[in-house]
Amino acid sequence: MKIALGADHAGFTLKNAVKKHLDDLGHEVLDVGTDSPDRTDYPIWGSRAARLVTGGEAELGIVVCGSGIGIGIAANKVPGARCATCTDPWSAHMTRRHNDANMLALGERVTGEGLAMAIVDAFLEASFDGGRHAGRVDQITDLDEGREL
Ligand SMILES: O=C(CO)[C@H](O)[C@H](O)COP(=O)(O)O
Repeated sequence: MKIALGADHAGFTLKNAVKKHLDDLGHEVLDVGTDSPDRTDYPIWGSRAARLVTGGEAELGIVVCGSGIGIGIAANKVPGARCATCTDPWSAHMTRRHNDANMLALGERVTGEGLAMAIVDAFLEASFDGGRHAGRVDQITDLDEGREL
């Protein structure tokens, strides 16, 4: 699978660990940066990773900042991105099944490396249930495209 990866300085170390984990699993990683621990701004990296996902170059995206919140908010500003900030594997599993999330956000200052990999695995191994959830995801698309519900 092609997976977009992005992080700010506060997510740089965990991003590299996620990258190695994905490489080891045989995925193709499209790393948009940042490429150093120098202080930078998370909206740049969240939006760049999201654009790869919404443009179809990547199937899924994973983004990391200090809390996982800011970069997730930024990713979600790109229409078509459905990015879930997760701190546990169950949420990561359910956001694929019910929300058809196409991006995962992690917080390096929140989540240790071992747990982060379990969250990544739960996200990658689950898939969208469809059914009653499909219309709800369509409604999110309506919102993205400026339609009122
Ligand atoms: O978590 C984040 C956004 O939600 C950022 O990584 C965090 O705000 C960066 O902070 P600092 O510039 O103090 O390292």
